[in-house]
Formats: sequence, C-alpha cells, structure tokens
Amino acid sequence: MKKIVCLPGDGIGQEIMNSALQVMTVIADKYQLDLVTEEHDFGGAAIDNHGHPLPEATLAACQAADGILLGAIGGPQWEEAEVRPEQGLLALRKALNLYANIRPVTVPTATAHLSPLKPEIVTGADFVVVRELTGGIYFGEPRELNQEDALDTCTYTAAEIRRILRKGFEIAQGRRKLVTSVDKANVLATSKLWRKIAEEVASEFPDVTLEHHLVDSVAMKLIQEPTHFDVIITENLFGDILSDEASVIPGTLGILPSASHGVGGLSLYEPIHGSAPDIAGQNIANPVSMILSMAMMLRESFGWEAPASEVEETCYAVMAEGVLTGDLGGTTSTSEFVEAVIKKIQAA
Ligand SMILES: NC(=O)c1ccc[n+]([C@@H]2O[C@H](COP(=O)([O-])OP(=O)(O)OC[C@H]3O[C@@H](n4cnc5c(N)ncnc54)[C@H](O)[C@@H]3O)[C@@H](O)[C@H]2O)c1
Ligand SMILES: CC(C)[C@H](C(=O)O)[C@@H](O)C(=O)O
Ligand SMILES: [Mg+2]
Repeated sequence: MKKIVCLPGDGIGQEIMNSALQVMTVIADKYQLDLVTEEHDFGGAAIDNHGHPLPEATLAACQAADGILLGAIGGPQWEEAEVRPEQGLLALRKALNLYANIRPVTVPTATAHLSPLKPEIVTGADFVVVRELTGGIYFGEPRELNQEDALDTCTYTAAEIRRILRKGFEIAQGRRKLVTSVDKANVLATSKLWRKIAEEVASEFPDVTLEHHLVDSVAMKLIQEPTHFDVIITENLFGDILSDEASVIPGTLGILPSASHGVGGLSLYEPIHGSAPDIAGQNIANPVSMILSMAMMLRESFGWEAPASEVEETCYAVMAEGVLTGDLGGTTSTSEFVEAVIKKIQAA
C-alpha cells in the first residue's frame, strides 16, 4: 500500500488537486493500484488554520509518506503575513532535502499547434530542466531587508553542485546524452565553481556530451531552437526562470509538471506554476500540470509505468482533440476536461 500525502495549498491548488485525485482514482481502479491518500494543510491555508505555512503535523506526514503531491501555494492575501506561504514551500524542500527538481517539457506533433511559436520550431521538442532546489540565493545567509538597502547571498558548495550535476548526467544517460550546463560564469563566483565541477563530473560520464551556456543567451536559444536541448542542468534561480520561460514552447504554464527528488527516496510532485490567484475559484484552471505531476509520481516513486503513460497520453490526446481550457484558447472548464480524460481512460 502506497501512502500519498496531498497538499492542495492555495488558489487553484485545491481545484487541480481534486482533478488529479479523480483521475488517480480511475487509473488505480483500472490497474488495481494499491494506494491511499491523506490531505494536510500547507501554505496560506495553513497560515490561516495554524498560524504557520508548514505545520509540524504536515511535515511529519510528509516524512512518513511514500509520495507527496503538492498543488500550489501563495496569494495576495498573505503578502503582508509575518511568514509567507512561499517560506513554507522553501522550508519543506529544505527539510526533505529535495535538491533535484526535474521539469520536463515536451511538444508532441499532435499538440504543436497549441504553441504561440511556429510548429516547425517546437514540434518534437523534448527536454528536461534539472533545477538545483535547496541552495543558491534562495537559501544563502546573510539576508537583510532595510529601508535603504537590502542583501541576498548566493552560496553553493562544491558538493551541492556535484550532486545535482551527477543527477542530471544520469538522466541524460537514459535520454539523448546531451547535457547543457547553464551558468553565468562570466560574472558570478558560484557559476565559475559550477562550470569547473561540470567539467569534472563530465569526465565521469564519457558517453554524455557536455556543453556550457550562459544563462542570458540560453534564454534566447531555448525559444529559437527548443529541439536542440536534451537535459538542461542549472542552479536554483536560473532554473526557476528558464522553466517558466520554457512553458511558452508547449503553449502554457498550465501543463508543466515537476518532480523533486531527495536523498532518501522520498519525492514531491507539483506543477511548476503557482496558485494563479487571477483565475482561482472559477473552475477554469488547466488541471494537466497536476495530473501529469501525479503520473510522474506513479512512475518515478512507485514504478507504475503503464498507468503513468496512459494518464500522460490521454491528457495529450484530449488536448489534441481540441478539448482546451482557457489558457490554451478554449472554453472547456476544469471539471469538463477531467471528465473527458476519465471517459477516455475508461473507454480504452
Ligand atoms: N510551487 C508553487 O506553489 C508556486 C510556484 C510559483 C508561484 N507561486 C506563488 O503563486 C502566486 C501567484 O504567482 P504568479 O501569478 O506570479 O504565478 P502563477 O504561476 O500562479 O500564474 C502565472 C500566470 O499563469 C496562469 N496559470 C498558472 N497556472 C495555470 C493553470 N494551471 N491553468 C491556467 N492558467 C494558469 C495564471 O492564471 C497567471 O496568469 C504567488 O504567491 C507565487 O509566489 C507558487
Ligand atoms: C513560490 C516560489 C518560492 C517557487 C520557487 O521560486 O521555487 C516557485 O516559483 C516554483 O517554481 O516552484
Ligand atoms: Mg517558479
């Protein structure tokens, strides 16, 4: 029996979590998957109910889980809060040592027309952004916010850089064997260290090709020639920005999932986007990002390849048929999209 802890969070988090759980129930029924879910407060919802975005009970439940699903956190109502929902997210990633955030981007031929970019540019794009998730400027000390100045600190140890690069190279070995290491080594000390260690790690993986790119120019190349990329490995902040940028390639932020892996085998799965306060509570959010995150969990945490693939292929097939939420120019509601996915799974 696999125990899944669900953290719906804020904004559209609850809506898309419900969607993913409905699809999971159907696929679990079809393949006789033995799993159980429990829900916990997290983010702004936890601030409201417990005064803290990551209550002890939520963290303890996560530590005892076989897999964690997270919707999204944050929203304007907590902007002035003493501890913001975002701090709960960072604290959870740190507490569970979830250092490797894997953000796949893929554009099958059948959905290439959904991109605002030309189909001949995006068709067949298939890469992963491997984002370091527990270091860099997000966590560096000291940090200060004063009236007239402010300070953030970007730090990386060689060990932190080495483990994320090794993770990315291992992923590349199972793919097209091209690693693009992204840094700002023309300016930043952390990036100079990053580049040196990338060369060292590359020598451990002679079957994988390593190329270096500066983050500014790769931001352009990503949009100009997305089919070039296979595995992009980068530090925390660059990975955050590049992966949101990359969502333009398939057409919307609303379909990109992610997996965050730690050291002890526990992983968390969440969309790359946020709580989308501008569309929350209207049943119009695209649930695909959360459904695909759930599918990644079935595959990567539980080894359930066939159900994971069926969920992924069904989502893309439904989109290819023109069943589209507003972010992709359609009028389908969140719940109608989920119904279409469930119907197709049950009919197959
Ligand atoms: N992992 C997380 O929980 C996470 C990630 C990013 C941002 N946030 C938080 O979310 C809040 C809102 O941030 P933001 O507005 O800058 O970014 P956002 O990702 O929430 O939204 C950006 C834009 O994308 C749209 N969008 C996002 N997901 C969508 C979906 N599934 N379907 C349709 N449209 C979708 C939104 O409507 C919005 O127009 C902030 O508090 C931020 O800190 C949380
Ligand atoms: C909400 C925020 C802290 C978070 C991040 O920057 O990591 C988000 O943008 C993400 O990509 O998961
Ligand atoms: Mg982000």
